[in-house]
Amino acid sequence: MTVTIGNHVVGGGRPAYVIAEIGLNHNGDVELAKRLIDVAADAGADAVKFQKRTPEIATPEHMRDVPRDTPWGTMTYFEYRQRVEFDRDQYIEISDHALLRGLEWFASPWDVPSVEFLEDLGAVAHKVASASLTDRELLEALRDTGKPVILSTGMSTIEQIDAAIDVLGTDRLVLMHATSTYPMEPEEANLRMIPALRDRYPGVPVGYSGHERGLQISLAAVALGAVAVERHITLDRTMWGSDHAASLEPTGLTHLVRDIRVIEAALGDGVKRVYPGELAPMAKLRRVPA
Ligand SMILES: C=C(OP(=O)(O)O)C(=O)O
Repeated sequence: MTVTIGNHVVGGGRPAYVIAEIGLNHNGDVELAKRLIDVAADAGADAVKFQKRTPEIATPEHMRDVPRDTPWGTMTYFEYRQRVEFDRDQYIEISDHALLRGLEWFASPWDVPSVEFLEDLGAVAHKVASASLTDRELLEALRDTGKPVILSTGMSTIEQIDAAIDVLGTDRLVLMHATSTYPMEPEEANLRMIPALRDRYPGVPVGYSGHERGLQISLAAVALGAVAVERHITLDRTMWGSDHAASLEPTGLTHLVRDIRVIEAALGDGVKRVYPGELAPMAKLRRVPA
């Protein structure tokens, strides 16, 4: 089964859909967001992704008043959450820039008003962050949009994934294997979950959302058939903010896309053939002709 996101068909043996997750790595700065969109476009990614919250709803109660040192001074966690959200005009500016650079854009809404906000802006799809997989109200709102939904499965049991899929249905669904540690260690990657999810939910395209350092694990995910790869991106891993350290810098993203395409070319079709380039070595090396 395939899922169409904007101009891309995901699954069905198509090239892996590469999502550059800007998330909150724009640190609330539209110009920084636009530079990250440029990085994604220059690297050959297919889409950029953001995170959209209504801080009044999405900030857990016990976290609200926790003080946080930020580049803008010490503030509460709630104030920080407000500081890094883009408003409608800012979203129009960044989504226009993404479209101008030939990229699809969407976001993970973390609450129901954020779904409405993104729908109003014409997002081509929606993502469910692993943390939201058990939020039935959010899942129902996303299902009701009729848009493709990309569901991340980190920090979740298989029963919780079953329950989320019961709500979302399997039409227009892309599942993402994920482990929600930052940065993720190789021992926690459990990439064999990619074929395991494919077996459990026949016909549902399965991709990979990664938070590891480096490229190897994402590339192995593609070799195991991941139909989409999502990685956080940043201009500089040492920047202030919780996700920068587990993100790819511009060169890393460029190499990721380059290497994914090499692996896809190398995977072939599983039909045994003798390549024309093998004929000369055969003539030279094979002692017993057929
Ligand atoms: C946190 C997110 O996703 P994941 O669980 O795939 O890391 C997100 O999309 O906002």
